[in-house]
Parts: sequence; C-alpha cells; structure tokens
Amino acid sequence: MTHQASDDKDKDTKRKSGQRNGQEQGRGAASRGTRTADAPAADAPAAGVSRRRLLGTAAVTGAAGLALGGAGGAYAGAATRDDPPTALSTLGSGQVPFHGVHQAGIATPAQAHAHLAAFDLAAGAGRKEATALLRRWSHTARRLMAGEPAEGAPRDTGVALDAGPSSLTVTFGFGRTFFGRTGLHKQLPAELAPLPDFSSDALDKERSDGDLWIQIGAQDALVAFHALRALQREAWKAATLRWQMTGFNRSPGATARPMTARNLMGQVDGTNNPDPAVAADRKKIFVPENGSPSWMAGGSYAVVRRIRMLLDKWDKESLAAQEKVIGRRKSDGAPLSGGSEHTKPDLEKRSGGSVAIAADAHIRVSAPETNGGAAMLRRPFSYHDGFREDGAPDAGLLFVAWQADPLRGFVTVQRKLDRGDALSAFIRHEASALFAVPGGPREGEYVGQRLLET
Ligand SMILES: C=CC1=C(C)c2cc3[nH]c(cc4nc(cc5[nH]c(cc1n2)c(C)c5CCC(=O)O)C(CCC(=O)O)=C4C)c(C)c3C=C
Ligand SMILES: [Fe+2]
Repeated sequence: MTHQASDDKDKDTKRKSGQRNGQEQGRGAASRGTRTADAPAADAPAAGVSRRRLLGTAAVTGAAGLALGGAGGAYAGAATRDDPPTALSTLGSGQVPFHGVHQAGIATPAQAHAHLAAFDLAAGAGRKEATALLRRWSHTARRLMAGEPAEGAPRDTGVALDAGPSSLTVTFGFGRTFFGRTGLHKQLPAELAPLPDFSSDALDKERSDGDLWIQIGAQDALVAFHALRALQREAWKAATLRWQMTGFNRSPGATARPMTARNLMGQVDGTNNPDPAVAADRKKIFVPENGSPSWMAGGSYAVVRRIRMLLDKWDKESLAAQEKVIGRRKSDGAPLSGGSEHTKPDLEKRSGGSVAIAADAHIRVSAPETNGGAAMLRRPFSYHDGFREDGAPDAGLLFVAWQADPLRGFVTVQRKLDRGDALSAFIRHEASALFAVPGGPREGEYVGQRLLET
C-alpha cells in the first residue's frame, strides 16, 4: 500500500500496504469477451475494442508459440513455426460494460490485479465539485473499460497502450463522511452507520474510511495501474488520495482447469459464496430496485478490511492443525465432514468422538446456517507489501465483502468470528472501511447521478 500523505511514516516497522480469491479466474477471465456488468462475458473479443486491438498473432510477432494464458486456463503447449497463427491472447480483449443495473466489479469474477483507493474531498470542495468529479471519473472509467485512452486533461499517460481492456472494471463508492461534506445528509443511508468495534481490531485510522472509494480490477497489471493513475490525476483539486492498496489473484490460465482461487495461507478460498446468478442470492448482495434510499437501487454496500496474515506463525502449524482451523482440507477445499470441495459441510457429523468440523472452525462460525442466514459475497484480493522488521511478510487479504445490508452481512458474521473463530489467532484486522456503492449508470448517466442530482 502507499499512503500519499505519509510516505515517510511508511518506512517504520509497519511497512504499510492490501487481497483476493473468490471465483475462479481461469473460468473465463481470459475467455470473456463482452459481458454485462453483472454477468461473465462470452468468448468473443468485444466488438469495437479500440485502444489497441489484440491481434498479436504468431505471424505478426514472428514468435510462433507465444501462447499467453488463454481463457480456459490450459497451459501453453510447445508450438512450432508450422502452427497456424494464434491470437497472442484473448486475455486483453476481455471487456466488461460500464453501463448496467449494477456497477461492474461486484458480480464480475475477480481479476488478477487490483487497486483499492480512497479519496477525501479537498478543503472547500462540496457537492458541485463532487458532481464534476464523478462526471469526469465516470467518463474516463467508461473509456478505459472499453479499451480507449483517457481523454480528459491531463493527457493519457500511455501506460496501457498496446493492451486491450483486459476485463478492466472500475467501481465507485461513497463513504459516510461524503454526505456531510456535500450537504447530502438527508440521503445518508442507515446502512452506512459506522461499523462497530471488534475486540480483535487493530485498525490504522489513516488507512481506513474515506469520502470516496474506487475499486479497480484488471487482468493486466499495467492496465490496472493506468486506470488508477488516470483517475488519481483527474481528482485534480477536488479530492486527494487518502489511502491506496494493491491486490492480486491468480492469473487466468495458471491452472490447467478452472479452479477456485487460493489465498496466501494456501487455502482454497471462495467456495461457499452467494451466486450473483441466483435470484435468491442476488437479494443478499444487491439493494432491490424499490429499495431505500432510491438512489441505491441496484447498488450494494462494500466492507473493506485489510487483514494481515501472521504467516510465520501459520506456516509452523501442522497440516492437520491448519485444516482444523478452517474446517476444510487444504489440498482440495473439501469440508472435513467429507466429500469434495462443493459438498455441503455437515456441521453435525461426528468422527472419532468429536465433531468433524470443530466448534471454532472458521467455516462453522461464519456459515449462514449459524448466523441466521447472514451472507455476503466475498471478493477479496491478496496483498504483499514487502517484509516487516521482524522478517515476517507484510501480506494477507484485502477482504472486500458485498451485501445489500452490512448489518445482515458482515457485521453479524464478524461479531461471531470475533468471539470464537480459530482463525483469529493467525490474522490481524489492520484497516476498515464501509462504502455505499450505487447501482450501475444507465447509458448517458454518470455514477452517483441519482444521488448528486436529487
Ligand atoms: C466477517 C466475515 C469474514 C471474514 C473477515 C473472513 C476472513 C477470512 N476468511 C479466510 C479464509 C476462508 N474463509 C472461508 C469461508 C468463509 N469466510 C466467511 C466470512 C469471513 N471470512 C464466510 C461467510 C465463509 C463461508 C462459510 C460457509 O458458508 O461455508 C473459507 C472456506 C472456503 C470458502 O467457502 O470460501 C476460507 C479458506 C481468511 C484467510 C480470512 C482472513 C484473512
Ligand atoms: Fe473467511
């Protein structure tokens, strides 16, 4: 992570810096062409990709066999000069639409590269400046997601030239403090009430909260950085960076077949998530069309937690002990009650005189069944920001949880985890934020228009 306001401070013991897992990348990030903002894309490269059409064929490059991580995740074979020209990659051509019922970057399968950034409105900036900023940011996000260069002043940096849109998504949110600073108190959703304190919190206020939030995801690191930089520059004098965190996930094509991602503890992470394609699950993730406040229709609330993993401690545990902490097998993510990864955990099952999934196992304590149905869509990214003075990696999870109501999602579950999760001994919650993420913009709209023009 970088922290604009306190670069020097970062050199202290903490080495400040941000996650993910979730649904499998290989399942299609690369194979996704155009898709709706809330659904995975089809295979075909997006029509009209204009920044740079990804036609890098073997013939063009003169380097036959440069098969870069194709969609389905198959490892590149040893191609020969006689092979027919092959598109260098479908990875770059993946395009996610900016417009839609929901903003992109929520139901979109998590990409390999991410930036999370929070901004505060500058002193003296109010609703007018915020409105102009959201207009600028939306204009640029739409262009970049379509593979076009930024066109606002200052001019495009060129960092993403030659690359396709690479499934870039840019998602915007509003923090609680935004409403006071813009005089929009009456529009403040009750759901943005501050998160309660949890006993295991060790939060750094400087890396928490913020008036505005941007989540950027892309299958290419340069495309992701390009978007971050373009949006930061366009903040101009209206807003300044409060904190920024960089995250990553497995690259599409790294596994031979689509698989759920792993986190930096080595666990299969993201198995039991609500499915945005299922209507009943969608209700848990998104505010309904007739929801309140009306400007949040189709929106969602994002809880962001930077959770450092105590990896030196974790890595010393035996495999059996690690599996007991989570309640799942490390090799394939199967529940300890038996079956394979997607078998429903049997919380009652006993083996050898005790429950197969321990009373304090993470999946028991966090399961909707033990939390009155509370659920959230976890869409995290891993982070690694170097090493601390004691030699331990400054690494963990940028935990991003999406829900229609944080009280019925994150808060309920975290209260329970705080009291009795075996995983707590191996993690530290270091930063926290909650953002209202409005629904997706319709054609011709900018993000947040229904809030800012009420
Ligand atoms: C408050 C919510 C949660 C926090 C914070 C959290 C942190 C956290 N989790 C893992 C690793 C895994 N979590 C898994 C499942 C899981 N976790 C939560 C919630 C929080 N996790 C839920 C609701 C669930 C699903 C429970 C269920 O219904 O089965 C798993 C198992 C695989 C999976 O389903 O994804 C792992 C592994 C880490 C490492 C972590 C903090 C660093
Ligand atoms: Fe978890």
